[in-house]
Amino acid sequence: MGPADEEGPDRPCRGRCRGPRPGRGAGRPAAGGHVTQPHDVPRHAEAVLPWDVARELAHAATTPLKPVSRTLAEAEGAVLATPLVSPGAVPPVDRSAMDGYAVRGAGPWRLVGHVGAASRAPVELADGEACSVTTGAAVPIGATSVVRDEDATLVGELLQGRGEPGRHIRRAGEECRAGEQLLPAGVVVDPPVLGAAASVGLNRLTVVPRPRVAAIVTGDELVHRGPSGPGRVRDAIGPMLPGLVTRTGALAAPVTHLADDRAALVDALLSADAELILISGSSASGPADHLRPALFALGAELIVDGVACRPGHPQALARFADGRLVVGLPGNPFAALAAFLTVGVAAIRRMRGLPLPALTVAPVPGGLPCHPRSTRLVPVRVTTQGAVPLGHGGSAMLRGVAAADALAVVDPGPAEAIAARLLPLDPGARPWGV
Ligand SMILES: Nc1nc2c(c(=O)[nH]1)N[C@H]1C(S)=C(S)[C@@H](COP(=O)(O)OP(=O)(O)OC[C@H]3O[C@@H](n4cnc5c(N)ncnc54)[C@H](O)[C@@H]3O)O[C@H]1N2
Ligand code: MOO
Repeated sequence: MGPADEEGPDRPCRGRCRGPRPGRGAGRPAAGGHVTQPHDVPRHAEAVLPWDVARELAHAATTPLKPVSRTLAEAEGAVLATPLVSPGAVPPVDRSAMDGYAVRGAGPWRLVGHVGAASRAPVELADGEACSVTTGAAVPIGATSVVRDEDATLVGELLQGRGEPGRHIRRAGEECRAGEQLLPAGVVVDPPVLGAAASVGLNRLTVVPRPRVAAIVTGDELVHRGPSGPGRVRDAIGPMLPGLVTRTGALAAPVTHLADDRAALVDALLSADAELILISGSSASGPADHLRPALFALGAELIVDGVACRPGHPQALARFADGRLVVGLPGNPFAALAAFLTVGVAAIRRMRGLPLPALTVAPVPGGLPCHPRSTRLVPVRVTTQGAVPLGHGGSAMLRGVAAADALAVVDPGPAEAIAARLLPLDPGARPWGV
């Protein structure tokens, strides 16, 4: 499907538009990057922001959350606000790397005792002595090597084998010294980071917490069980949002469902206890689209008001005086997903203290037609050949993205793109090394 099919070209304004608003010409943000405006001013096709600018503005629209001290269990998914520094040497003592015998000098040796991984009393070996050890046990003072069980022969108390100096001993401090930095600030606390923090003896971490994200799905026509039919549309956005939010590293509140009702939307916006609020299905300028009037009524500052991308062009980002952000997701389900990945992910990452991720460039076998003025976001599977378009990429469809790994970001242009940046569909994924 070409860019001008289902998605449609930018339509000329049909007498409803006033032309680009002051300071917003040529698709650039006004000074300060935002405009507060009433709802009855329709967005002009040329006044929407370029896709990259919208992402950057969304990232710049907020600040990292205040660092907090968290137990390790509570810290998962947060971001290190300070470097991870080991308070002590790791390992703290020389430890056996094998089950076997710690020995001193050349064999044969006389077996004089046993040290287990949980033994605390210090043991000392004299020349010609051995002590059985388990993996992780503190190596006795004076031991010169560890001989593995399978490399040793024990007859009575006489042990025979080959003691290679230093063999199978993990030296104190070989992983890190006391005071050494293991990781810088800005690293996501994932399971290996938690394990590393525990292994160096930390009980708490200072982290930028996970932002709380509320989700409001609007639409009189929406149903939550069974198929769509005349007058009923199965909600396909509500089921996507919690997983998208969680994968972006934020905390997802249960989805709220609202009818197309301005007062209810205003109430929901006022009462949402979250740093960021997602609202789907009210982003256009039809009679049932209450997002902009509600934001205007609440004095919110509109930072992004339409983006030159397909799908997802009616997306919006606004900020309340208390700093809470609102992301307006278009009602068409793929458009909602595209908007979340554009401005939603950018804002959440900033709240987490993370940069916008750099997007890997991949070849597109066979090429993809460019849209003359808008960035196309096209479902692709990432293969060794590059980004392979999957089709079914219309804004109301999820079939293409459900089978995709990424959206190919096809910059506007007159012809065809033979390469594109990759926007991962999993917002927690690291960029591809294609
Ligand atoms: N006159 C114009 N009409 C529309 C324009 C436009 O520029 N001028 N843009 C179109 C585009 S593009 C999009 S995207 C939508 C955005 O509309 P809204 O965000 O106001 O959403 P709705 O009108 O409520 O819904 C649009 C469409 O999506 C269906 N929908 C809504 N929510 C869900 C959901 N949770 N799950 C599944 N499907 C959903 C809804 O039934 C509509 O079919 O506006 C276009 N119109
Ligand atoms: O194409 Mo709309 O842009 O479905 O968001």
